[in-house]
Amino acid sequence: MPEAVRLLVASRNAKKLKELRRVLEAAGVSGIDLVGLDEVPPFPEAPETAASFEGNALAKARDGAAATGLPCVADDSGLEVDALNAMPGVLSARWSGGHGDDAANTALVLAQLSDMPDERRGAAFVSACALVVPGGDESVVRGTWPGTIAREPRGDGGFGYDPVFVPEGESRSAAQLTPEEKDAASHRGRALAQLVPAIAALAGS
Ligand SMILES: O=P(O)(O)OP(=O)(O)OP(=O)(O)OC[C@H]1O[C@@H](n2cnc3c(O)ncnc32)[C@H](O)[C@@H]1O
Ligand SMILES: [Mg+2]
Repeated sequence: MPEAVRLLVASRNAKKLKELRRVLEAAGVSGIDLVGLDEVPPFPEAPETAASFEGNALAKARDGAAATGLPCVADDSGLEVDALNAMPGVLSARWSGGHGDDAANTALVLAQLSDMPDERRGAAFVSACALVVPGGDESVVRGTWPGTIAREPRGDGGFGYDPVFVPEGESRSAAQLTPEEKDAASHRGRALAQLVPAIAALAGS
């Protein structure tokens, strides 16, 4: 049997990484061995300063591929709130100041929307996923997940803004869905699905 192709999945967010791995594993691509950042030597990572999710996802995947020589997948994602002119957007991870404080970020968005009536609480999660092959192709795709912002957090699944995001057609928050339900509908699941053929091609499968 030919040796499996190693694919670096570059995220520092443990819960996001788990979702990326789960979706890629569920896609059933054979001959691909998923590798995390903790399994490769540390390398400098550029700050996420692009104006778009696509720009940041490409930067992360390029850094990972250049440093390791492995094909690399990265996700840059966030929440776009209609009443906030599509913010927090690319600033989602650090909306309240510090990086990755999910509870503070969520509380700030809720406070900013405190006077908003139901019809003005529209939002969408967006994920850009990039695949970079060293010395080869680069691709970047986008998935979106429309919904509304609830008035208070519910559920303890998922991560980030999931407790206050109610997907279109749902009464539960994203944090109340099973992992399989979230993957089937989410921005990340929809983005990664578009990369599966290119990933399968890496393994020649
Ligand atoms: O850049 P990496 O290392 O992958 O990890 P990160 O957490 O910094 O990730 P991003 O820069 O892409 O920021 C995305 C933020 O958007 C939010 N977010 C993205 N996807 C989400 C999801 O599925 N559910 C809830 N919140 C999400 C959450 O606050 C994330 O921290
Ligand atoms: Mg980040």
